[in-house]
Amino acid sequence: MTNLKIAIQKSGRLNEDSLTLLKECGISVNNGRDQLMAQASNFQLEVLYLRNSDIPQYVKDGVADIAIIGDNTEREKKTGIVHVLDLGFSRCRLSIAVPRSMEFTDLSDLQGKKIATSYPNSLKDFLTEKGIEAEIHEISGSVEIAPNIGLADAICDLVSSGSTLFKNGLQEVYKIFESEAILVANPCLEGEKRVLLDKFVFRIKAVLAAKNSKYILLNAPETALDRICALLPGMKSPTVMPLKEKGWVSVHSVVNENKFWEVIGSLKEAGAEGILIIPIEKMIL
Ligand SMILES: Nc1ncnc2c1ncn2[C@@H]1O[C@H](COP(=O)(O)OP(=O)(O)OP(=O)(O)O)[C@@H](O)[C@H]1O
Ligand SMILES: O=P(O)(O)OC[C@H]1O[C@H](OP(=O)(O)OP(=O)(O)O)[C@H](O)[C@@H]1O
Ligand SMILES: [Mg+2]
Repeated sequence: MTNLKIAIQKSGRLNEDSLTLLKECGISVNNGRDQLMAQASNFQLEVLYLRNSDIPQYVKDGVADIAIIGDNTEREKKTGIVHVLDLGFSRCRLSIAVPRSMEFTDLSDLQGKKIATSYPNSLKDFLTEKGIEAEIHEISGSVEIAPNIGLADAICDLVSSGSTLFKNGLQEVYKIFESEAILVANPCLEGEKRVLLDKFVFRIKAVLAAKNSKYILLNAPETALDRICALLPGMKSPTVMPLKEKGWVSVHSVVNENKFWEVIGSLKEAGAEGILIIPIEKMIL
């Protein structure tokens, strides 16, 4: 039996959300803590638990067929594997930060400075693009401590809440790029593996679409129906059902999570009552 081999981070920031995504796709994997490999019981998928930074090369070499990694990792490694899908979690950015005590006006202040980072290639590309000559000091972790111990004048590292920068007396001065978890694949997948990848991607898309949407139910007087339907585009058009009380209907539709509060206000103004918002588990478009 052909198996699609997926690499996910063994432990760290991507591990839990990656396993949750498999679960939401209806794929059961036994995640024994010290297991480095696991077979899904209900999908032709084998999971390899690896170090995040090693994963792009494994996918390139075909040791794994696909993987979940941070976009920043592939941008740094530049292995040329295929970016299949954005997954919407582990959102962060690669930024330049300097001590709060340093007066920073623009990027030219980095000229001739020493910058510590775990992302030397991304930083080098950025500095070249901006025409800045600075010394890159590569370290593999705890980058934010570098200016405090006299190792560097500035840093280039991942930021999400900004609390690590804050705790280390640093200020973010420039965002180089944004990143999130992505699904990547070996560029040469074919035959049954290709079919399995398509099946897997179909499921992920259904999970992601559902996350961005809510099912909405409301009651409204028939006279307000046109106004309300105009506010609720739905997947095709809203479902309208009569209530027992004459002159009233129940309207069902799907709303985008981001538009949600904005639409709710307009619906109430239009005469909607008893509005219910329900999570959607899967959504096939
Ligand atoms: N603060 C953060 N917020 C959101 N996502 C993050 C954050 N820090 C890292 N990430 C994302 O999670 C990925 C894995 O980060 P993590 O720190 O767990 O692993 P690592 O130390 O880079 O890797 P390894 O598994 O090789 O030890 C990063 O490449 C990035 O995409
Ligand atoms: O802006 P924040 O929310 O504070 O997140 C940023 C921190 O998160 C990452 O490190 P992580 O916690 O993954 O530790 P690591 O250095 O051991 O990988 C990153 O390297 C920063 O240090
Ligand atoms: Mg980290």
